[in-house]
Amino acid sequence: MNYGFCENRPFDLIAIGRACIDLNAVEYNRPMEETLTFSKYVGGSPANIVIGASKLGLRTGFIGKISNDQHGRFIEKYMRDLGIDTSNMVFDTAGHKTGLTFTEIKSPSECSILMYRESVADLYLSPSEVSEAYVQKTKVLLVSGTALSKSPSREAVFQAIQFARKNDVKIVFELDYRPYTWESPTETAVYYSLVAELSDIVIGTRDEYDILENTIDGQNERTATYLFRHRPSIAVFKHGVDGSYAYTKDGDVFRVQAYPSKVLKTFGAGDSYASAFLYALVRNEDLETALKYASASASIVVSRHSSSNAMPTIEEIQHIVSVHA
Ligand SMILES: Nc1ncnc2c1ncn2[C@@H]1O[C@H](COP(=O)(O)OP(=O)(O)OP(=O)(O)O)[C@@H](O)[C@H]1O
Ligand SMILES: O=C(O)C[C@@H](O)[C@H](O)C(=O)CO
Repeated sequence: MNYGFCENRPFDLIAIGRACIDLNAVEYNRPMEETLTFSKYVGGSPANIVIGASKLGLRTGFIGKISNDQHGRFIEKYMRDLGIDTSNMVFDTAGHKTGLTFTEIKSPSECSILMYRESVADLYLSPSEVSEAYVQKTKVLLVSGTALSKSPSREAVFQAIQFARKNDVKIVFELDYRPYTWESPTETAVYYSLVAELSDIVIGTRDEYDILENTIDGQNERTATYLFRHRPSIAVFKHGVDGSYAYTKDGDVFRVQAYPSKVLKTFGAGDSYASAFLYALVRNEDLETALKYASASASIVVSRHSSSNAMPTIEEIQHIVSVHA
């Protein structure tokens, strides 16, 4: 399958957005009020996605702003040690801090997150810190929706999108909706629809597409019809444990079920899904295979403690796909 990625680029995937810290409850199956111990991991949806993609063998890079302190240095080193290019991750010079996400695991199906994102460094990335020379080195630019929630990060993302469009870089928009730091759902819908219309591929949960469309009862079919009037050629709709769908501008629809898993917690599913989906696309696998890789990857991460460290290898993914073929 040929998705039109430019060959001869030094990177397969560069993401723009947040690289943060996850603090995952070590004592789980209880409310966070009763949790005393948390394990530290690199987190932030776009960081998790490049970590997953890098583990699968893609050549990756990251554009973002991190705090100039122990947390920022921990994040940068962790990502660099995995082979992710961190040359365009800038350290904040104004004292802004790293975003923190505490996770609560009450039961395998009752999980939630609590984000501390007041004045976080990632939202202070400015357009002048996005380099055209860097963006043009990749096949795919992954844009995280949360990076649109505040200026100047919002303008930095639009700058990256403009550079991507100018240099034939495919834009993948991961809706990644987190209510924290957005002013209102109407504001989110304005920016989500603007960016979706400029992207080549859009990935989100049904709920996130409802945010994009500012509706409460959206239908995949109708959303896909709207998107295909604009730039996107593929729209992916995730429905949690009920599986996922990919619609194409050519009129095809693919559905893949979630793979059975010994679930520990549900967060991290979406990020591992996106990393394996993009891996398959960059390797020119067909869309059905991409959905299978994505679902298999998510089924592995929901059985493990973290979102980033837990990302699987390609052998682990292919094993699950072949066992359920
Ligand atoms: N309980 C589960 N068991 C196995 N696979 C799952 C489970 N939950 C989700 N998945 C897989 O992960 C994919 C993405 O999950 P989901 O639709 O919940 O996305 P998300 O909301 O972006 O995830 P996250 O909770 O990480 O934000 C699903 O399409 C499915 O393949
Ligand atoms: O995206 C975030 O900022 C938090 C994630 O790192 C966290 O692991 C999660 O919620 C994944 O879905």
